[in-house]
Order: sequence, then C-alpha cells, then structure tokens
Amino acid sequence: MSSTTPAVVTVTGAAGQIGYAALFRIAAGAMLGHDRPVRLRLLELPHAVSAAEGTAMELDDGAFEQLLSVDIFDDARAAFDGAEFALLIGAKPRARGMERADLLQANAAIFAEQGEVLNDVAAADLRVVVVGNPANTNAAIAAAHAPDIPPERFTALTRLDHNRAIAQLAHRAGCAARDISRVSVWGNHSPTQYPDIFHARVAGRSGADLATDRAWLVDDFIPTVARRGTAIIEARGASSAASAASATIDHIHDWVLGTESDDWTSAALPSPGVYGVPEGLVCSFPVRSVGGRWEIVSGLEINEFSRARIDASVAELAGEITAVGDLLPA
Ligand SMILES: NC(=O)C1=CN([C@@H]2O[C@H](COP(=O)(O)OP(=O)(O)OC[C@H]3O[C@@H](n4cnc5c(N)ncnc54)[C@H](O)[C@@H]3O)[C@@H](O)[C@H]2O)C=CC1
Ligand SMILES: O=C([O-])CC(=O)C(=O)O
Repeated sequence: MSSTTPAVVTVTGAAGQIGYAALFRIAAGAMLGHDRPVRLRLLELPHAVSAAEGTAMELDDGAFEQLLSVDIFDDARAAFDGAEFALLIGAKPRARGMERADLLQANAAIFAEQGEVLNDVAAADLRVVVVGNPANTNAAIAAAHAPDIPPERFTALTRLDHNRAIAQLAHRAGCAARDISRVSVWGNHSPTQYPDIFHARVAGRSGADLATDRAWLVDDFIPTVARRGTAIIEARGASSAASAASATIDHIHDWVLGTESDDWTSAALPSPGVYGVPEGLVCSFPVRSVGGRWEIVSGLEINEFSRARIDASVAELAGEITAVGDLLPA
C-alpha cells in the first residue's frame, strides 16, 4: 500500500484522557508519517459521544493537512468497519489503591466483544494495539475471539514501560534518551514486568556494566520502572495519559515504519513459544519491526537473574488467563 493511501484508524475511548492526547498527534502525522492521509473513526460509550463530538470539533480546528475525516460512533460494528488500525484504549482506568489486575473482570468483556466485531468487519491488514488494562490479557481475549485474524496482529502496549526504562537509565548515566539502545521489557504490563538492561547500550557503556550495581538495579531501577504507573496516579490523581498516548503512537509508528537500525523496542505479542514463554500468552518481548511485521529478537542470552524475573511475570500472565477462562472461546 502506498504511503499516500488514506489509513483508516479507529480509536476507542476517544473522549478519555489517553484518547484526547493521542488523536491530535495522529492527526498531525506523528503515527503514520506526515505524508499519510488519515481517516479517524472514534468509538465511545453513548454517554461520552457528546464529549467525542467536542474533540472532533477541536480536531477540525487543527486544520491538519492529512486529516481527511472524523466520524463518531457508539456502535463497535460501525466504528471498526474497514479499520486498518485499531487503538483499543477504551476501558476503565484504575484509581488509587488498585492494581491493574483489579480491572480484569471490569474490562475483559469489552475485548471479547471487540475481538468478535473486528473479526467480522475490519480490513484484511488490520493491526491492533490494546492499551486498556490489563492490556496483555485483554489482547489475548480479543485475539481468541477473532479466529480469522492472524494472532500476531493483536499486540498490547508495553512501549510505555520501555520508554520509562530508557528515561531512568538516562538519568542514571547522565546522558540523553537517544544515547540508549537495546533495552528490553519482558512479561506483563504490571508491577511484575522485567525491564532488562543486560543487553542495553548506554552512552558507550554496556548495560551489563551498569547492572553490576545490584543494589541500584534491584532496589531502584526495576521498581521505579515497574511502579511508575502507580507513582503517577499518586502524583496526578489520575493515571498516565499523555505518556501513554505518546507510547501508543511510538508503537504503531515503529510497527508500520520500522525500528531504528541497530536498535530494538518492546511490545507485547502472542508468544510463539520462545524464551520459555508458553505459546499464546501475550507477553512483552524485545522486538524489531521488519517489513511491517514484529519479529522477536532472537538469540539473547538470559542469565539467572533475568530468568527468575521473566518467569515470575509469565506466571502472572498465565494466572490472568486462567482467571478470565469463562471469556475465552471453548
Ligand atoms: N498499557 C498502558 O501502558 C496503559 C494503559 N492504560 C489504560 O488505558 C485505559 C484508558 O485510560 P484513560 O484514557 O486514562 O481512561 P479514561 O477513563 O479517561 O477514558 C476511557 C474512555 O473509554 C471509554 N470507554 C469505556 N468502555 C468503552 C467501550 N466499551 N468502547 C468504547 N469506549 C469505551 C470511556 O467512556 C472513556 O471515555 C485504562 O484501562 C488505563 O488503565 C493507561 C495508561 C497506560
Ligand atoms: O498504572 C496504571 O494504571 C496506568 C498504566 O498502565 C501505566 O501508567 O502504566
């Protein structure tokens, strides 16, 4: 498909905080490139349609050169009709004192229904990123309800965790984010996630070198990244929004346009059974995008320190899938 063919992008939860932050950057070309025309389709719950209409008015007022249309729906079948990109953001966010797993029952049903509808009406080359929490398991549920769509088209957002890990490393090393590459986030988008720096490059140093300070790694770096969402809720009184929107845009951008040469990123994909992750669990891996497809970086040596942490997060993912068993097709 040429880069000037209009892209059909459906955004759910369009009137929510992440949706509001994402839409303007999509319209401005940050996600698919500044030369790619975009048709936006916004899905909201009926009570939030009026707010989505207000957002659409503001999108109009941006006079974005590549924004061809904005349509608003409260019906998933209509909203996903012909969608090439589905940004599944619409779901309940957590409040103070909740863990993401507390959202499992509240949000899972949304993704069963949306998987079915995507299966019926989306474009053949559909790509999905699930942002609504618990994102990994919601993506697994949606994929399970879309038997005609290749499972690898269903991904979940762990790019925010990846970006957070880069930011923390940059602070530690006193360098810029651009001086850091090959960070990996493994597992669940939850406090069990494992941001792995053993293969990273940090302003000319190896990440393994930084990791020799185990006290910093274990007591500072890993928990700061893994608990950043909670720290933001504590500070802001609401869960992260602009950073989540930005990471969602980074995710689709790199999926479509490719990762930087000599670097990789992190995304949660249905496991093909590599690195000891059971097949089908939607797990975060280090990935490169090649020819518009995610490829899990192969051949990384996983030391004992990393193995234990990856296994713990994978065990949590397996537990989440068991907990939503009644929402998975038999
Ligand atoms: N994966 C990640 O890195 C991150 C995920 N999140 C998650 O993203 C989700 C959205 O967060 P916010 O935008 O802050 O929440 P929000 O409450 O501001 O907005 C959510 C919007 O979704 C809409 N919605 C709910 N169910 C829907 C459905 N079935 N179809 C269409 N729209 C629906 C609501 O009406 C609301 O406007 C939450 O689950 C949050 O936990 C948040 C930050 C990072
Ligand atoms: O923590 C939350 O509930 C929102 C989120 O997923 C994040 O900021 O990583």
